[in-house]
Amino acid sequence: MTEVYRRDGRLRLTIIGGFLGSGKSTWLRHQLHERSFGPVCLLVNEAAETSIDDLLLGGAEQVKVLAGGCACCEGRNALVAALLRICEKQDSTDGQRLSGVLLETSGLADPTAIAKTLLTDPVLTRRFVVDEVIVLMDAINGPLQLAQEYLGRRQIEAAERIIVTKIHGTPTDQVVRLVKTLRILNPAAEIEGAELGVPWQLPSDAAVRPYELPALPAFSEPIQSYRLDVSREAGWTGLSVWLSALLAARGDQIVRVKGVVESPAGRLLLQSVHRAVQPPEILPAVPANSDGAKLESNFIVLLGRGIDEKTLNRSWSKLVEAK
Ligand SMILES: Nc1nc2c(ncn2[C@@H]2O[C@H](COP(=O)(O)OP(=O)(O)OP(=O)(O)O)[C@@H](O)[C@H]2O)c(=O)[nH]1
Repeated sequence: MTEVYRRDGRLRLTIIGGFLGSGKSTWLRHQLHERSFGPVCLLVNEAAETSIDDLLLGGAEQVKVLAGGCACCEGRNALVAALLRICEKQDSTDGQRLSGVLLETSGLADPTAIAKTLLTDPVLTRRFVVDEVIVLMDAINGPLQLAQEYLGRRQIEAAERIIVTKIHGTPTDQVVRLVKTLRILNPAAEIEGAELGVPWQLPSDAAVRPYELPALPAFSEPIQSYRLDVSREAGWTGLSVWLSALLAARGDQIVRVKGVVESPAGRLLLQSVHRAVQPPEILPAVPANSDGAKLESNFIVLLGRGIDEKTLNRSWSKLVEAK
């Protein structure tokens, strides 16, 4: 059994990666609830300026947000600074002793680049050890991501442990093909299944073949984030109808939507992955363990390619005017 604290005093850094919407926060939430990682500080990195994941992730000793840039590229310095602050706090007498740090990367991050940051920083290498790189892949969207997204493949190649999510309800042969393809991309990684964070048996079938993946260019148009402030006038129903129509028309371009909207029932978390809109979830009134996060509401963040911000705003304004 792994000891909670390393004998050399270094903190374990666990990197949790995976494409946009693959299920990182959902899986982590369950692990934190089960206290699978011991006393940890959780760093949540989001590519968008507005962070939402931290609102859901109580259960760690501390939750810190690195928003507005991937920790593997433009957010690298913020990551280094955050890790150094954790060390300072550990050295101070009032700092609670941690066994490690969990870094939930943005869905657009390359875990290898993050690990490299740590391994090339002389101070960080003395204080941290990269314990494990865990990458999540969603059984529904994974096959398309591997076929189309170079980054999706890079993430899988970086993993020591791959967790396939959203298995329940996905056709069995799709899951088997995906797992076989993952084994080809990364023969050394352990591959497990999970459904909403809970371990889930992966199906197998010797007769099913892996996907044939086309060659991909290393660079493609970057996925960008857009924030839309959604006024209350449209109401919850107006917003969900508008969003469903938007995703029906542009679900190929819009990879991920997350938002927080006020409703008579409380603050609702709204999210979608491609065209699949999830049932809304009522958010806790105050996010647990958060570092004084602002409780923003009535906005959505869209991540995708080729989204015209003006058209988006115009379309939303039309809905509000029609009210
Ligand atoms: N059915 C099912 N849905 C899941 C599972 N894991 C996550 N989801 C849903 O998929 C959506 C995205 O999950 P998240 O955990 O937010 O994904 P993420 O990787 O943290 O997303 P980003 O941080 O935006 O990249 C949510 O609506 C989840 O409820 C799963 O195992 N099964």
